[in-house]
Amino acid sequence: MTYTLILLRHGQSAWNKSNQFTGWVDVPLTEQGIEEAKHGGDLMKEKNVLPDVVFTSLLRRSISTAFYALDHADRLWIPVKRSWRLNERHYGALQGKNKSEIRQEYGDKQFMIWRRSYATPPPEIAVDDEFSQSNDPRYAGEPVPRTEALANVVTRVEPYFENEIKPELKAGKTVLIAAHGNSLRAIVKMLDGLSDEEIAKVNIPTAMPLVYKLDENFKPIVPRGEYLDPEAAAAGAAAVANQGK
Ligand SMILES: O=C(O)[C@@H](CO)OP(=O)(O)O
Repeated sequence: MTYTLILLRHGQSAWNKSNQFTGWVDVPLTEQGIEEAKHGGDLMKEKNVLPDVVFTSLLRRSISTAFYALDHADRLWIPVKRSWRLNERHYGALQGKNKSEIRQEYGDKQFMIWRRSYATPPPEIAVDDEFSQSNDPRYAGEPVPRTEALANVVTRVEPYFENEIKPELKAGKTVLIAAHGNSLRAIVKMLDGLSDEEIAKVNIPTAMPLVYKLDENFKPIVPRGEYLDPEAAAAGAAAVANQGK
């Protein structure tokens, strides 16, 4: 039995464009981001990799990306499940800050530790900060982080993957996860068994479908999966890696 999982990062968001740390701040897609999402759906249709069920975070950039991609793949009708567990990594006190300015102020090393180290989170955001989610009703009854490292994202994504996503795969469904750069990096780390150092080098481009064929033990048949448009994905990943430079 082979399972098919498609990972899709949202299209360009307003704060990707303005180069701001985003995390749990609920910014919309740009016009370009909408076009990217539609193109992702076109690719799924063209390559005949069609999802039967879609998972999104609770953030509009992932929800809208799923909408536009599925519309173009002619799969808008499939069941949808959403969870905060697929949200972007909470960027703590960096949320809303300009990436280039933070890099200049704190230096390359600290900037990269905050962006890509596995276990070191940025400083916590104040509860009353304009970019805090502490009082956001969509998370009522859930623990709202004040910052997260990628390790914290793995901890929250893992049980969701086990209990909600795996059963759909086991039922033979092609699963689409429309989520975020860092929540998808958490999933890639889990699936490929990457070390903390290896995952630091992985960047996920916007709105490029990444297809994982998994064996009966949920191990990738092709390590790191396969992008439906590998060339464009490599260029997109390099652009993400260079943000703030
Ligand atoms: O700002 C963010 O939330 C993320 C994704 O856009 O950025 P980075 O790639 O720097 O982790």
